[in-house]
Amino acid sequence: MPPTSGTLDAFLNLKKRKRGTRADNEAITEDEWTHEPTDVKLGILASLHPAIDHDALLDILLAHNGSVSAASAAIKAPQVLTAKKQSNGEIGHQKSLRFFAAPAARPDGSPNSKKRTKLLSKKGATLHLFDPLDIEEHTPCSVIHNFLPVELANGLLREMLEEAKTFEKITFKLFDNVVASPHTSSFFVQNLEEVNKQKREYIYNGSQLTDVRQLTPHLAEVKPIVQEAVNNEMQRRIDTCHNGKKLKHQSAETWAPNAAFVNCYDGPQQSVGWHSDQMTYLGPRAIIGSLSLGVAREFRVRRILPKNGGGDEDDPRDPDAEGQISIHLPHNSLLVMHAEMQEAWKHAVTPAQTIDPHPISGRTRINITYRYYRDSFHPKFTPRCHCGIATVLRVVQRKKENFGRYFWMCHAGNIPDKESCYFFYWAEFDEDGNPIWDKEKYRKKERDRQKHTGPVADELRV
Ligand SMILES: O=C(O)CCC(=O)C(=O)O
Ligand SMILES: [Fe+2]
Repeated sequence: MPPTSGTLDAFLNLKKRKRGTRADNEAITEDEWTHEPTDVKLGILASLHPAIDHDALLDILLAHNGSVSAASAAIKAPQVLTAKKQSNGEIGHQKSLRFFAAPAARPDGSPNSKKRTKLLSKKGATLHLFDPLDIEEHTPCSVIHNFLPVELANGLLREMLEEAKTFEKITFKLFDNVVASPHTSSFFVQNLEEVNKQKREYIYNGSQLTDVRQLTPHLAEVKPIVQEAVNNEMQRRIDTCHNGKKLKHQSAETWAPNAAFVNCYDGPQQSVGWHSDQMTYLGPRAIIGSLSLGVAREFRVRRILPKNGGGDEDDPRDPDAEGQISIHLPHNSLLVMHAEMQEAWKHAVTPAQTIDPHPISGRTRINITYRYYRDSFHPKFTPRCHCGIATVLRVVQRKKENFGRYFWMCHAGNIPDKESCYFFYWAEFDEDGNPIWDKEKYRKKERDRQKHTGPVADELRV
C-alpha cells in the first residue's frame, strides 16, 4: 500500500496543500519540503508516483539524500520509469499481442506443455490485456467475464454498496507511523462463531480485526458458484500449463473458500498499492477467487525480479523492471489468482485518471476476494515469537539467494509502539503445503533465539 505521512492528517493536509497549488505532475521545489520528516516526504512522493512500491520510494528517496525533487526527477527519468498512463487518461485499448510476444517459455518460467509465447512487455511498457486467453497465457491469473447471472451480480453489487457505507480504511504501521489504506474494506466469514474466532484468534499486521461481519445472503449464495469455477480453473491450469501436475506445496484439497475480503474503491483515485497477499492463514501457493463489480478498473500485475546483490542487472525495485501487465476487470468478472501468483508476483489496483460510471454503482468499484483459511494454518498451530504473538508467514522475494523460501517472523514490527523481537524461523512444508514441525529443531531455535540479543540476524535481511 502506498505510504502516507507521519500522521494521516498531516499527509492529507499536505495533499490538500499540494492539490490546491499545483497539478499532480507539476515540478515541485525542494525548499518547501526540506524540513519535513522522511515519512512526509514519502507521502508526497507517493502521491506523485502512486504506482511505485513504498519500499522502492524509500530507497529512491534515500539514494537522493532525502531530496523529494531529486527522487521525483529520478523516478521520471527513463531508467526508473513508472506505470504509463495513456495520455488521454482512459483505460487503454488492446495492443496487438504480436508486437509484444514471440515464441518462448511460459511466463512463470516452468516448462512448456504446449506452444506458448513469451511476453515481451519491457521495462517501461505496460501491456493492457482484455482477452481471457491473453490473460491466462501471460499472467498467473485467469478471468471469466459475465461470471454470474446478471440479476445475481447486480444484487450482490447493491448489497455490497450498502455494506460499504460502513467500511473503513485499514490502518497499518509504515516506517514507524500509522497510516491508512487508500480505499475501504471489510472482512466477512461464515457465521457468528467464526466472526468471534476471527476477532479473537487471528492477527493481521500485528493487530486483531475489529470489523468482521457475517457473509451476507448474496455473498453466501455466490460462494459455491465461485468455489466451483475456481476449482475448475485450477484444474484446467494444472492440465494446460503444468502437464497435469500441481505445483510443489500447492494444496491437493478442494479449494473451499470460508472467508471473503471485500474492498470498496470509491472514485478513480482510490487504489491499492503493490503487494502480494498474506499467506499466513492460507498457506503456500494460495489460490484466490476475486470478483469485480461496478466500475471497471485496471488490476496490474508484475513479476518480482529478485536481486543477487550485484547491482549489474535491472533494478528489481523498479515496478516496471519487466513491464507491468494491466488486466482490465469489468463488472461481473471473476479473476482467479493461481498458485504461481503470491510468491513470485505483485499486484495493485492503480489510481485511474478517468472512469466510465457504472449504471448501478456510479464511480465505485467493489471487489470481493474469496479466500480459503486452512485449518492447519490456524494461529494455534503456527510458531509464536518472543512477543507471544503467532508469527507471520512470508517468502523470500527480494534476494536471489533463498528466493522462494518460506519463513515465519515476528509481526510486532507492524504494531505501533512495539519493536519486533526479530524472531525468524525457516518454514517447511510437505508436498501439499502442510506445515512440517520439527519440534526438536523448533525448541533449539527457541533457545537460540532467547540468547539472541544482537543486531538483526542476517537471514532476516530478505
Ligand atoms: O481490488 C482488487 O482487485 C484487488 C484487491 C486486493 O489485492 C486484495 O484485497 O488483496
Ligand atoms: Fe491483494
